[in-house]
Amino acid sequence: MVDFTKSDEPPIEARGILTQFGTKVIHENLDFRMNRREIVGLVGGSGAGKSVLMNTLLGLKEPEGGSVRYFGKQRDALSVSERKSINNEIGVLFQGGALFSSMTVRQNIMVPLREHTDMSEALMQELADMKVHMVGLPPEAATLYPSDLSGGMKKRAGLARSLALDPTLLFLDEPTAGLDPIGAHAFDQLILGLKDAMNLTVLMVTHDLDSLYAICDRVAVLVDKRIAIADKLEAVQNYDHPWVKEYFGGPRSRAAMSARVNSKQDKKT
Ligand SMILES: Nc1ncnc2c1ncn2[C@@H]1O[C@H](COP(=O)(O)OP(=O)(O)OP(=O)(O)O)[C@@H](O)[C@H]1O
Repeated sequence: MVDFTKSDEPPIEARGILTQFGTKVIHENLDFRMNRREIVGLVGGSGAGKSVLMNTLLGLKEPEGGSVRYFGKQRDALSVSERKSINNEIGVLFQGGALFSSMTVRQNIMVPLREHTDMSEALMQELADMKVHMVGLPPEAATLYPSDLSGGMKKRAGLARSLALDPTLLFLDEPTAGLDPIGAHAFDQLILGLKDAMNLTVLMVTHDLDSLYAICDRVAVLVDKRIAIADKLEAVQNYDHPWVKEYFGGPRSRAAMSARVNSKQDKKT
């Protein structure tokens, strides 16, 4: 196995991406780069192409132009074994958790272990149960089926599966969608804790302003077919673009910002 994690290059980078479906251009000349151990929130209007970009970065969608690099190496140039190593470095949580309904939580978490390692059954079970614990689920959740879980527990179980192979890169597609504010806050804090504990680099597609304010190191804005800005929240908020102004100038944004100010003040007292 190739150990990409020792490279000093950015874990993931997109250069000059062109994406189109028929004549419809989704991304044009799109550049984007992630730095190590940061959480980046990817925002943009509905249909702007966030999910398609995530799939492109994951290698699930070939762009019509441009290139994706992992740890400095262009994807097209990766050997079969390098591609396998890269795949093991990437964990993904799709919307809804995408769990197999006929399997228990433990069995779901064991799927990537079974597919990508030759561990014994006992070791896979032990590791799966560790992941259950890491994502804050009670031990008994391991034997439950997805239909027995609440929305928040499903997300945690999906997260546990995406962390099964101890990835360095984690992609989250609207992780807090459908959770109530308390559940969403707890999930945000879980991501933050796991990022520190596992040295993760996290890309999070989100519409959740609270998450942007609470845990993102940078915010990338996908508008006009490209990443117009990817910077600290304060810089992004001041970026001169009508969509950005509307998004960050609206009442929901002001509420999220004031919640952050209050929480900072609470921590000081
Ligand atoms: N397989 C496909 N074939 C044709 N068009 C597609 C395909 N997949 C996505 N698109 C189009 O690409 C555009 C971007 O879609 P995408 O799902 O990435 O948007 P998004 O920014 O994630 O939106 P939302 O926030 O609403 O989820 C949309 O216009 C969508 O219809």
